[in-house]
Amino acid sequence: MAKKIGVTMEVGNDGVAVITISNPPVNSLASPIISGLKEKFRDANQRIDVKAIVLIGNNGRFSGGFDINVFQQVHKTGDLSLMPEVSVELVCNLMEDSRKPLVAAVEGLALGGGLELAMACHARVAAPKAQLGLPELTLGVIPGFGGTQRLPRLVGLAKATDMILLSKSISSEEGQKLGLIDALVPPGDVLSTSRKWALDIAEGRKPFLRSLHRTDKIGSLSEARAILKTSRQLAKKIAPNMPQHHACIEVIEEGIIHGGYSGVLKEAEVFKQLVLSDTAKGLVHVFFAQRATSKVPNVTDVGLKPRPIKKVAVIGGGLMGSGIATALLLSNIRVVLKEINSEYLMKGIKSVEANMKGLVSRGKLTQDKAGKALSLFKGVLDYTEFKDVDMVIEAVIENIQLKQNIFKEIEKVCSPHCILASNTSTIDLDVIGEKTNSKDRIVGAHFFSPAHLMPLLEIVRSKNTSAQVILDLMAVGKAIKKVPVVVGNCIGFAVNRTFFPYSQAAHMLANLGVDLFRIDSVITSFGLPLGPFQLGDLAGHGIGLAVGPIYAKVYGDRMFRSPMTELLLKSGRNGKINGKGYYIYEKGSKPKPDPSVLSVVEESRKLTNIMPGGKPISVSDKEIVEMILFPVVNEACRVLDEGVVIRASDLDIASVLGMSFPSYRGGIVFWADTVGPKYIYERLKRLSETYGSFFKPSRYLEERAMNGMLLSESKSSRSRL
Ligand SMILES: CCC[C@H](O)CC(=O)SCCNC(=O)CCNC(=O)[C@H](O)C(C)(C)COP(=O)([O-])OP(=O)([O-])OC[C@H]1O[C@@H](n2cnc3c(N)ncnc32)[C@H](O)[C@@H]1OP(=O)([O-])[O-]
Repeated sequence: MAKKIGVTMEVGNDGVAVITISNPPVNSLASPIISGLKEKFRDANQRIDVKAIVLIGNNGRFSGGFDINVFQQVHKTGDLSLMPEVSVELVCNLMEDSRKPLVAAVEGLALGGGLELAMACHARVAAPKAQLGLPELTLGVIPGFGGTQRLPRLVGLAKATDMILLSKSISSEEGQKLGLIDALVPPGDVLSTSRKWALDIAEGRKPFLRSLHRTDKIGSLSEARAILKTSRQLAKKIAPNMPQHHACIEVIEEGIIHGGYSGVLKEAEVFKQLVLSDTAKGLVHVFFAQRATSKVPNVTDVGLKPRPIKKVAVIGGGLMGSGIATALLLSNIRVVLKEINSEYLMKGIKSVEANMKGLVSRGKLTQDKAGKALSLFKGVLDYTEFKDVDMVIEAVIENIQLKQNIFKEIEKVCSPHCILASNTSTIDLDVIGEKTNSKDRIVGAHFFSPAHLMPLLEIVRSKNTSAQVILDLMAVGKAIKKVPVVVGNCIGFAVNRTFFPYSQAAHMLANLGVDLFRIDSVITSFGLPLGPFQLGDLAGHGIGLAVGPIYAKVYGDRMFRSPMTELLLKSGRNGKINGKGYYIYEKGSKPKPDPSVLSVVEESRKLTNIMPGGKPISVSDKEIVEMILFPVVNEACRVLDEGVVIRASDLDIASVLGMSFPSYRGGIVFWADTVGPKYIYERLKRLSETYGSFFKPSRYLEERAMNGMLLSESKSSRSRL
């Protein structure tokens, strides 16, 4: 059925014109909606039978804001004229300065431009639990329909800057306390109360308040300056590489000093500059890329429905198993945790409890909810409870034989519909399921540590996994608030495989004589939260040593073999786990670079003997970034070439959510396309001539560079999906 898009107006016998926005699913403010709103407001202002106006969104949602597709069109074309003139013509002139009172009837959500329209009304009536916020900064822009000016005037400067800079939405209940919402009424009464409120204003029983003209919540200039100073410090901390936070504070300040209207004009000017920034391009790409992951050909488009998953068994209560159990429990899924003996079981149970406690102490969970979640939890030592579970997630150590035996056993004890998932990060799923007759039910559920906090879930399908099983796991992933990305079966799957050259490149650089702490600092300045050596410390060097040979078996032609990890372990440094790695870890203080580790590095340099003429190489920061991240791009090319991901943007999301690649750079492939495949190819080619096959450009990269194509452009690949 075609979507009904448009704006309607109905004038009741009471003289109230109800203007309704319809653009499913979120009533985004697309061009036809904006022009429809202009037309209806003009009409309502002119008609003598209209005394007052109510603005509402169809189907229980006020509006999700300006149509983000338009940003994407602007990015593709560079044509700013695609952005309609809204902020002055519609919002100030036709709405806020209208002589007829205007009330917003808010249900469901009012986000971005949606909330901005509501704030231009003369009052707001809302249903409970409506979501209100200005999330524009997450898209690399600032609010552009006057939100930077009206929100501070309605909720106060400190709260407004907090909401805008952190893109934090609030509920209508909180909105009422703050003065953003004038009345909170049951959903069925929102429209009738809004009509009445609008008439009350028209007839002088309620005040006619224009948000932009208000000053009562702004405070004195010196108070405002103090708040903005704190905001600038916050912006520096949370968004050091992004322009929109600082720009937004400037725009707010303009309104404080020169008045709201001046602020609105500056807002429009700054918006236009930001919308074309690389940051906005990257973040808008990430917005759509994330949503695209839920579209999986032959899975989500063939009329299947996800089956309910109410009870899950997790095998193994270590770091991963307890994290996975925590994530499931928090979404009200019953969990049975199985271990091999009571000592390990108690450890697993304690870890789950500690995870809950951690969330409570950080204010992310109430004690009551933690208690409820734990009431759904049971530890077991045998398979009795497995007969009625809907899914098993195996999370034991990476040992092929052990996993094969477990899958053989669970196939016998679980019902024939039960999903059999493995949290392996490296082992081939086909090998894991080799000894079973249930290959269609076997799937990879690769969580990232800590599993109850990290947002990515890689769903690995083998050539036998059924579409129904993939769909079920996608639904579980969403239910436990993860972003599921469906990938194909290969060593390391999409994320770990793409990023295995990350630490190897760092080791090569260190062996070439570059200071390892400088490498970490350059990479964190680029935007990754942890440099390669910090990441190694966090994961534990024992793990690095264990998975190395698995990768070497299949990707050995392009690996740099560094003795550094082994030497590090020999010197008693396993990373954060034992308080000592490249850095020193002490409770309550930040990790400190450990100068004594340099003797380990020296020993490694002697053994590899790769410094040209025995002297350290000299490299710029830019060269460090390229030598570390271009090999990652190169491996991403192979992942794309082999069809391990459905689309390039899936790898972008996986890199952002699994490796914390900076979202404002759009993900690994998007970033590489921004840098240019030809440039990357040429740099890698030159590096491979100097330093060997580790840097050798892949066939896919070479083809794209030669043909002037982007890495993300689709091709008919040999898909594994
Ligand atoms: C000059 C301009 C000034 C102005 O200040 C700028 C803005 O307002 S910037 C905007 C500020 N606003 C925001 O940043 C809000 C962004 N949106 C959200 O945060 C969530 O989508 C929302 C909470 C609304 C619903 O969550 P949920 O229920 O989990 O649902 P879902 O997330 O799966 O989305 C369902 C479908 O709706 C689509 N779509 C959604 N919003 C928009 C949009 N604005 N536009 C276009 N499309 C949008 C989305 O792509 C998806 O499409 P598909 O084809 O089905 O994949």
